[in-house]
Amino acid sequence: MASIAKGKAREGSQDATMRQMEELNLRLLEEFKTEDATAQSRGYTVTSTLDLRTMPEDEASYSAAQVANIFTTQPQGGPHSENVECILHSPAAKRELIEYPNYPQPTPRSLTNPYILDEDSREDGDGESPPYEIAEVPSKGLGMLATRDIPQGAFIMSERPLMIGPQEHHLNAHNMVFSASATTRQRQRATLTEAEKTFRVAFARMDPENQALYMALHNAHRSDGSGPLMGVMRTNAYEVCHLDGRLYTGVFKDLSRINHSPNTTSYFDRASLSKLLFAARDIPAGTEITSQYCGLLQPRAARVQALKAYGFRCTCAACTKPLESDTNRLRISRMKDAVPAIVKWAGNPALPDDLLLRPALAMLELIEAEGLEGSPAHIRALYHVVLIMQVLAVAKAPDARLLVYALKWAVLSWCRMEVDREQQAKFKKERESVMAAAMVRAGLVPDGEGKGLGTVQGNTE
Ligand SMILES: C[S@@+](CC[C@H](N)C(=O)[O-])C[C@H]1O[C@@H](n2cnc3c(N)ncnc32)[C@H](O)[C@@H]1O
Repeated sequence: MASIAKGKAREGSQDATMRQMEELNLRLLEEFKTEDATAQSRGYTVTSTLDLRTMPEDEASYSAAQVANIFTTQPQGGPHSENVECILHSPAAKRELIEYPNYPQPTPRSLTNPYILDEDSREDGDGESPPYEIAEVPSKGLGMLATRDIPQGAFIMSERPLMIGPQEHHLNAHNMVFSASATTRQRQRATLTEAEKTFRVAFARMDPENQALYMALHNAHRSDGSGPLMGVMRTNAYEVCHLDGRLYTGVFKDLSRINHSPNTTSYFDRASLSKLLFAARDIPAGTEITSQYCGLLQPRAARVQALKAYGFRCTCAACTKPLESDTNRLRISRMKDAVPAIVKWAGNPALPDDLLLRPALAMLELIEAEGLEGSPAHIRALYHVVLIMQVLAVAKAPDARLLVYALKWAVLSWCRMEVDREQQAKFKKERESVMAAAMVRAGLVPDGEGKGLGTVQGNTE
């Protein structure tokens, strides 16, 4: 009896929520109609009203009606403050989101990197307070500061977005017809203004506490036609995942306070719908925790262009000494997958022992000197060094540095383990072929396999 009563109460509260949503939608539709009537004074006409249906009950009629967006709060149930308001572009996107294996998992509160050997500094998993605070940072506004020493590879925090939506240029805006005289600038501004309506629908559905957190975020787009909600999205969104072929981005309460210039690495965990942040290098207590807003291997001019959207000029070492840094980063961006060369070299004892090690170490040092620890290039360079040293350990004598590099590689790869599952399987196969070739170099198996392996370039770039 009790469970039937509970079930009825739940249905009753779901009905009430649906009624509330419908009332909200009607109110928004009235507001939009009034605004649409004035669009002509801004150089365009709105030809259809935003569709505000929220649930794909009948998917066939959705595609037939060319529904612009689906609004949904995820995961269903759980504390409101942990809900993510989602703007999805198709029923298939919603299905992909909620049918992900093991979805929805709770947001991880602590994770222990098993490869960090120093017990004292493995306090990433103590479950007490997070190792950071949000505080003022000179000339950057708010930022994230380490409240205790965070070792390389340690988990810092994870967080669900307040809101996610298709990347800006993937947003289905209203159907708009521009007057012939409308300028490109007018068109751009109008498109941004119209896109705000989509955000207003999603925002109206949010928990009031989350609404306040969203509105408190920095907005660097106050005068380009973006409405306040779109402006916050454009200033603070991180890429989160792909759904039904489109890239989605999300805005976060704390992660969106992180300033640019990276000492972290992160990934979005689909099962818990949260982004996980890890230290890419040791971060001493009191220093800033940072992340990258743009591709760091591109030259400074391209980075400056990308950062314009955030309204600041980066003053990091690479941006202030671009000549040297641009050359270094170009070299790093050209680094090849050296595994085939390592296999050939290992299987051919006639080739010098130091043929690949020196250039591989030089590449690793260059990446670290550029401050790109934790990047895919860094992990790959570490991997090359470890493989080469492992071959030498089998064929000649172990190098004392092998353990250091192998641990560093394991510590940093672990931070990406969940996203790089396929990569892990590939690594396993590659290690097996490198070790088989190392046996040839060590003279433990006949040399035949070393022949015909082709020439090996004396570098790993
Ligand atoms: C995502 S928000 C980061 C948090 C922001 N500082 C705040 O107060 O909420 C992006 C904004 O932070 C500032 N910012 C981020 N990185 C910066 C940096 N390296 N130097 C100066 N300002 C930066 C810029 O104003 C930028 O538009």
